[in-house]
Amino acid sequence: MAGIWTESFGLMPSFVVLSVVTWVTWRVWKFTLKPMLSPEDPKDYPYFVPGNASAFMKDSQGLFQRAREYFGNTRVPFAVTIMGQRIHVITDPKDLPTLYKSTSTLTFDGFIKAFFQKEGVSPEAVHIMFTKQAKGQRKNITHAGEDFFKQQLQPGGHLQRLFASIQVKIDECIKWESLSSGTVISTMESTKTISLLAFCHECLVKPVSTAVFGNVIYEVEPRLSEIFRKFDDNSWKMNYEIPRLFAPDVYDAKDEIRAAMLRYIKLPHETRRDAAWIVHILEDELRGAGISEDDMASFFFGPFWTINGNAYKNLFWVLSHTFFDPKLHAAVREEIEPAVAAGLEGLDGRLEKCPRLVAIYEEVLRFNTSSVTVRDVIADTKIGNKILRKGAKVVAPTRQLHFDPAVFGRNVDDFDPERFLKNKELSKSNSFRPFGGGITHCPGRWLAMKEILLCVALIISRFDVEVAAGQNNSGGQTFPKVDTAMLALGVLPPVKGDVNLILRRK
Ligand code: HEM
Repeated sequence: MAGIWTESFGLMPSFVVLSVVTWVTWRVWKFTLKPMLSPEDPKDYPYFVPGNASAFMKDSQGLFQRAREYFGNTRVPFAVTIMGQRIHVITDPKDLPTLYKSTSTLTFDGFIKAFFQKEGVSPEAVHIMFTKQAKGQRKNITHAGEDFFKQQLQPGGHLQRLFASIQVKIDECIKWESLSSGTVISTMESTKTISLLAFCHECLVKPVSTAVFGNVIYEVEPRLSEIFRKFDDNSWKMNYEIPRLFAPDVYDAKDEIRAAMLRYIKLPHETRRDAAWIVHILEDELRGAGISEDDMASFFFGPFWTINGNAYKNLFWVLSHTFFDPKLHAAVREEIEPAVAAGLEGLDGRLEKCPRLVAIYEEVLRFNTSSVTVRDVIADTKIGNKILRKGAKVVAPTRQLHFDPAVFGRNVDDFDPERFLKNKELSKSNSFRPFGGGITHCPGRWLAMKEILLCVALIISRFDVEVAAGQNNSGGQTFPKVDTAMLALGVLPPVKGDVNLILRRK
């Protein structure tokens, strides 16, 4: 026994030396010699085994920023390895047009397939959706589905009809009598103290979901908003593929929404007549291709999440920034007064011409979103003077663009409600990409703006609002911090926090 110990410890120093030599050789080869031999390959951000996983999990944006700065902030494409996967990172706005246009070599299909599977769509149904041609189209059902979303949500298509329905529902929600027990924390004689996050959720999720899926969706599941909130608060766990055992909240909520979708899809068609055009056309295509109702329910979970996941958080930030700044609040109230006085009909068109309000909305999109365009490289693709190699992934994390002082000014780390007001060109800049771009450019961007501006105008014009007292040193509430740690696909939530407001009926 003693002999084994002595022999083992005797071997230890040579084992350690061998490991160190191997590691140093690997590092010198990977991060010094190889880049010199293949200068067209994006350089790798140095990492220790197993490769940036914990840095990415803790703060994905911080990792991209450190890597960008490591390469001298030249914004030349570089690569980070995360959990064994080499990922090319694009941070130069000049490279975005090539990224968006190279559709034959950079594809989004892998991401969608993985997303469908996460939703619970069976592999057979995924196969059909990628191989069967949509009726009267030259595209498969998945790609035709993306076109249907554009037709539904773009101006000139079916957008105005959908928005008209959403507008009536939002109008009903933003009334003194409609404030629900989920939103109201306490009631006094003439005031109500509310949770702003819950209120924003209430103003948008049910109105938009019923306008898209029809009123019956809340009859099959009256708790749909509540379940969705539970899902959305924890959805990062699903994005990071944390197993169900450690994240039952998100998977249980997803299953409940899926079950509601199944009950919905099984209802006779007549009960769902008030659903939007997109739901009918998608259902028609899926049924026509022989997709089962189970798979259809899983599939419809996706659009339900996309139409609801971002807008209420954007509304939360617009209102928080406005109400924490009394001068800004007064200026917005004054600006929107003539538009509101003209009545609900045509209000959205008038609000879109309120420059201060629009500038706040845009600054929230800059400051509070973390969109990432993701593609798989299926053939070598030249971007700038680098070649992205087949088999890798490429991402364009827009927060790396939104905080560029060369474009947005030296105060990029501050929320400046007048930034987009002072410089009208910023919203057209390639460095401002809250909705991504290319084939996946968010088709809901027009609707998002309409519904958010409408909610802001109705809330400000119908209630006197003040921020409730809080517990910071001066007895006020501390402004909520944006949660930048997790990789998100849109608007970031506040770090475990909320804003309490006191509403008074006007
Ligand atoms: C402020 C609110 C919103 C933000 C910041 C936002 C952002 C985004 C982003 C970043 C993407 C992915 C882009 C990419 O991969 O390049 C996306 C996709 C999408 N968004 Fe939005 N979105 C918002 C609101 C909406 C709304 C209200 C709807 C619909 C009613 C919507 C519908 C969609 C759809 C259907 C897609 C998928 C497009 C595709 O993969 O082809 N979005 N959105």
